[in-house]
Amino acid sequence: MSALAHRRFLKMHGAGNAIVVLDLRGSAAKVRPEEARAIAQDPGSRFDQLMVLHDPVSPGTDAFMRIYNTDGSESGACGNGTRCVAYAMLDDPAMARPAEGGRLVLETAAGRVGVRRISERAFTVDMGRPRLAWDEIPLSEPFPDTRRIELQIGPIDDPILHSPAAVNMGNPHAVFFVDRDPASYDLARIGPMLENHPLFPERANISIAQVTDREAITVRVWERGAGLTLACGTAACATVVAASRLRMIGRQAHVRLPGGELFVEWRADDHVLMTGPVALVAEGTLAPELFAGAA
Ligand SMILES: N[C@@H](CCC[C@H](N)C(=O)O)C(=O)O
Repeated sequence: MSALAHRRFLKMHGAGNAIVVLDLRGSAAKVRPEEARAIAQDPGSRFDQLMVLHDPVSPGTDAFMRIYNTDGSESGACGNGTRCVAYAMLDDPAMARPAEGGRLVLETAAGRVGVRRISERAFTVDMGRPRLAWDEIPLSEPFPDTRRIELQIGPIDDPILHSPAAVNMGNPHAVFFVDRDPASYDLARIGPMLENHPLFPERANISIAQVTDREAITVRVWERGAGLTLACGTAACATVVAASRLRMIGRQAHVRLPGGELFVEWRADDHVLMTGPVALVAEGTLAPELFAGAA
């Protein structure tokens, strides 16, 4: 039987991004890709990202997080999921520990993120520094300037989308700035082509963004490994960094996504702070039958 059978989980969302939080602290259990896919496919535990808590690895951190997409792949960062994890670690009767207080330091394969509660159901996450060099994103060929890289889709003389900015926020992002509503693009069709473009050796999260004024951006996201989602925190951060580098905005903006709004600030010390809501939807238990085909 899978070590995940009968485990309790929280079903949550962060600005519409569907998140499942699973606490494996205190055990050696790990989620295998096929188990993550099985959890994603069940309507009761469907997610965009599965946030799995493990015992802390580095001194000064409260937990180690592994982040799974619906296709079973892993990511180094998930902004919306991190807020949900903070809620679970601070408020959930079974997951919260008395010593945790109002701030947390969480670690992923991509580094540390600090989380601070700002109200009952809202948190600010310090997502760390963006990485902007072509080989840090990573891209498969050198681009001295990642503010606009050479990439387009559609007819060569009339491309549908072209010249995205590339940013790594613990995971790779390409952001296409456009002049009309991002909802008018068929991102469900375009997204998979761009996510898997040979320019992105680790694939990429794809955003279409319209700067509507100096402090507001409307964004739609095709997520690597998860497809169309209602919100993506790291995409919001990548978009603000990219728009700021292109002098379209200052260093902060409200990012409007189909599922809700996030506020992102790229501070002078290079750290990107993302603030947004969390919502608890339900709690559940992973049925052993879920994993019958995932052996
Ligand atoms: N929804 C997340 C980002 C999820 C990870 C992404 N799909 C990847 O593979 O990098 C967020 O809120 O940041």
